[in-house]
Amino acid sequence: MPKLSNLLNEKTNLPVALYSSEQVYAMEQAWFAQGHDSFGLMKQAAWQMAQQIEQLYARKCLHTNVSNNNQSNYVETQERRVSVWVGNGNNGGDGWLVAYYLQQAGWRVQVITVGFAHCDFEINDVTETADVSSAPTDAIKALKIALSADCNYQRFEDHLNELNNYRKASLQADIYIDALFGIGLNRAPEGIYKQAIHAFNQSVRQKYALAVAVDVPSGLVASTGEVFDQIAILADVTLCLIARKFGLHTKDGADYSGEVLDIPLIPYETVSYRQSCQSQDMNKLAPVAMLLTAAHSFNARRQNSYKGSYGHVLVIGGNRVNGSQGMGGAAILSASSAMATGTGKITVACHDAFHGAILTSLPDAMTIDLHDVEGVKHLIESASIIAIGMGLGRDEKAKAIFISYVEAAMANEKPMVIDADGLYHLASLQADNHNLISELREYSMEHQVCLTPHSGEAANLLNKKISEVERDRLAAIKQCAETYGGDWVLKGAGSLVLEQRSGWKNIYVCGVGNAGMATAGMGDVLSGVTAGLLAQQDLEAEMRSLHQAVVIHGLAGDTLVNQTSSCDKRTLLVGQRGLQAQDMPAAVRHVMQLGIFT
Ligand SMILES: NC(=O)C1=CN([C@@H]2O[C@H](COP(=O)(O)OP(=O)(O)OC[C@H]3O[C@@H](n4cnc5c(N)ncnc54)[C@H](OP(=O)(O)O)[C@@H]3O)[C@@H](O)[C@H]2O)[C@@H](O)CC1
Ligand SMILES: Nc1ncnc2c1ncn2[C@@H]1O[C@H](COP(=O)(O)OP(=O)(O)O)[C@@H](O)[C@H]1O
Repeated sequence: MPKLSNLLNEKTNLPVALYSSEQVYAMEQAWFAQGHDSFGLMKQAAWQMAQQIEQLYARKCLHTNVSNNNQSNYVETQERRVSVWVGNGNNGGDGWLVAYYLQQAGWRVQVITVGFAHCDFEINDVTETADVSSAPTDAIKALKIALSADCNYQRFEDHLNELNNYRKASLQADIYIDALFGIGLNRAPEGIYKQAIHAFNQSVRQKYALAVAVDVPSGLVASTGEVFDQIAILADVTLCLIARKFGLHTKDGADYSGEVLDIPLIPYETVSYRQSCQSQDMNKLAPVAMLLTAAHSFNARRQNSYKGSYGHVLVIGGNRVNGSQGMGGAAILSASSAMATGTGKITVACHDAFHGAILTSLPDAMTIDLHDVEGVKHLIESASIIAIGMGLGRDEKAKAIFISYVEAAMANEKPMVIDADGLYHLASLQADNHNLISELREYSMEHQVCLTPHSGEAANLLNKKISEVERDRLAAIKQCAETYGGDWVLKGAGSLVLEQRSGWKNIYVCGVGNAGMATAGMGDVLSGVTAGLLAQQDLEAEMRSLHQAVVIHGLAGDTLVNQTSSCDKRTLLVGQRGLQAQDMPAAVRHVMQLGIFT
């Protein structure tokens, strides 16, 4: 089934507020405390989702017709079939009501239940219940409404031993709706649930159908983006209820959620709603992060300027340690990416074995021997910023020069970007209880220090396992910032950015970038983009921020990958497979010129 991204056009350039599951529960509770009815909210949610599903179906058909070059009015003439998979929480309740509304609208509906006993389907009158303690839950009310309207249902369990029977009994649907688990998922789906998720995904694939998740794809943890054991619904579209969940956009989120469409329901962002809530409730409702899909536009340069107006980046890395591989490429990638952002001057302090290579690939750059300590320190005095660590090496000699250059940068009040082997040395200095760690933390309160680990480097810095960092990336980046001070990127799918010194006070999630960027050297490119932007004093604060650098880097990667859809067959294409870090500086330069910004 082709992705609908081109058709839905739901992306705006504004940052989107992201929330945890706990916050969404708190929003609901505050809403109910104001006298609003919880079942009313569920009905509204289901009604709006049914409307969205009608539109998704129409677009799916339009897409099918366009791609088949067929002018028929497919939407009007075909029977519309939907298979709704429900669990027994409120997410399942939403599913029952969506099934009901779609049936009312003329769809052929089949509900597949998971985790229900036969007796759960006995219908009593749900509308009048005097005894509040035995009142049916919203999910049961929803089930009973659907059954009263004769919605067809099958228990998934009844077909487990006889898959052929299941295939015969199950509807060949155009749309599969996942309402197994929403934000209430609190452990890995096992047994029957694991099998149901697998069967759902298989049915969608076999029938080229559209998979629509209610609120969150089942199996994805809405607050963290974690999927236990890779068992989750692979949705084409997620209809996100009430507020956008953080976990839809980081880690596994993007792979499982597909397009995310909002169904807001509660006016939690309005002043009147906030004023009517208890203040302690509202404090809890500040977004955990903001999703960024666009960069800030750059101001024009002054005509009366020269190279010195745009900063001097000193890249320190690219070492050759005895007995190990050379890493000159890291320094070249970082320097050429800094240059591509428009910085005025670059010097690369690297092992002298790589000076020839640097002059060949980047003749604009100046070079100095990495091990010429006095010479490099002298350059630190005049540079606008240092970017240190890319291919620096991990031996004791590299550690000693790292300490010496970071101390020199602090003595000269220079901003810094610390990446790769620089982060390795920081972790080791933290373990040694070295003074540099506390000095750097204090320094970072008044000066810009950007640290850019991926999960492996963050795990090393926090003395944790990578899996622990990955389980809760938000907690990990906060802990890095608390331990070491400074501004942080936790790289990966949906990179996180935390800028504690700035007035922005936000954690950002980068909503651009792609898996083609999972290749060696991409982090070096990011360090260069960051240093290059920071060096340009003519730019306003947000334009030369760490979050801006991360977005420019992601947009550059997307620009290369998106060539595939728009170019004709004679153009040399770059897609996700084979995308190289060395392709990036040209793409960074391209992105710097575009008018696609907020
Ligand atoms: N309240 C409202 O008005 C509105 C709510 N809305 C909807 O409610 C959804 C949240 O509903 P929810 O809180 O009932 O949680 P939900 O995701 O259905 O699952 C909880 C159930 O699953 C179970 N369970 C968990 N993990 C499991 C596992 N791995 N394997 C097996 N079982 C597992 C868990 O079991 P337990 O932990 O109790 O043993 C419990 O029974 C939300 O996403 C939105 O769709 C909207 O309609 C807007 C209005
Ligand atoms: N799947 C992905 N989606 C988005 N961005 C990615 C993805 N994989 C990698 N990247 C980005 O590419 C860069 C890779 O950096 P890193 O792992 O440090 O590479 P290296 O150390 O080889 O230079 C990071 O900025 C990261 O966020």
